[in-house]
Amino acid sequence: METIKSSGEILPIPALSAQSIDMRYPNGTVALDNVNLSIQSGEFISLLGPSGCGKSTLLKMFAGLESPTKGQLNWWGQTFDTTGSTNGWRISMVFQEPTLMPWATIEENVRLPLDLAKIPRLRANQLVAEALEGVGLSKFGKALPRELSGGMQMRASLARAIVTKPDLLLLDEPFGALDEFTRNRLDSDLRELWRKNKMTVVFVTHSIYEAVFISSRVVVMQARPGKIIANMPIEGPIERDATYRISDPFIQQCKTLSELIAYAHQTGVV
Ligand SMILES: Nc1ncnc2c1ncn2[C@@H]1O[C@H](COP(=O)(O)OP(=O)(O)OP(=O)(O)O)[C@@H](O)[C@H]1O
Repeated sequence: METIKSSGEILPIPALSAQSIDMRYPNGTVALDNVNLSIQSGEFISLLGPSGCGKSTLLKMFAGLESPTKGQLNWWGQTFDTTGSTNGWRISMVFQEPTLMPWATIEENVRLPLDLAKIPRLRANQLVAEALEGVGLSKFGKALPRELSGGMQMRASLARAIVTKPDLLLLDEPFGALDEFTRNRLDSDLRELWRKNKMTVVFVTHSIYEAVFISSRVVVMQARPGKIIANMPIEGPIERDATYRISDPFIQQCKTLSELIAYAHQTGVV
């Protein structure tokens, strides 16, 4: 999808665009102040910043769960329709907790969004099998959530999010509660899923290392009021493995982001 400017230049319509967004909660907290952000289809964006800078608020707006008090949000150039439904695009969200139904098997958990959408059982089962394979859980479809480790439960939660083949995948610190080794594995696997499925991803994190490893661009935010202070495209190979984590570009970009985060801490009261 594209738009033609008066200059004749052809620009792709962004997957997401936030124009002059303010968010003031009823208690008076200004969570976001004049946020402008444009995300192209196929980008992997991380929102990085200190606690309280409005990352989750912005993510919830991208999911259509919150509305700004001022400004305009568009998904592929459109707004949600008057019934609050999307205009055909699919959005999935993953939270910090896996939020699986404890009484249902992993397969049943992953199939839930398809059952809600009344997808015929045969097709749904194919999609569930594909999603479980994508996250490396093919052998665990019949298990109950409590039989899996925290990392595997998060994989199941990811499978449930990708089973609908979303255009936009939103993740709010999904791996924050996991140990570092598991987190690194999941970062690699999520990046692979993004690369293969050609989704647009917005990922909230507190971790500079995670943001540089996983993203194509990092958006740095500052708190009180929450605003964007930097946009940093990430340099690195499209396929990233452990060698990228010890490469010079990785280390340099972590250093630059550390300086920006130190600045965000100095200027925002957190
Ligand atoms: N429902 C709400 N009502 C009032 N204030 C809220 C609400 N939700 C968030 N806030 C406030 O808005 C600001 C931004 O919160 P938000 O959760 O978006 O930040 P965050 O960057 O995601 O923080 P964290 O990294 O700690 O999760 C904070 O000051 C928070 O206390």
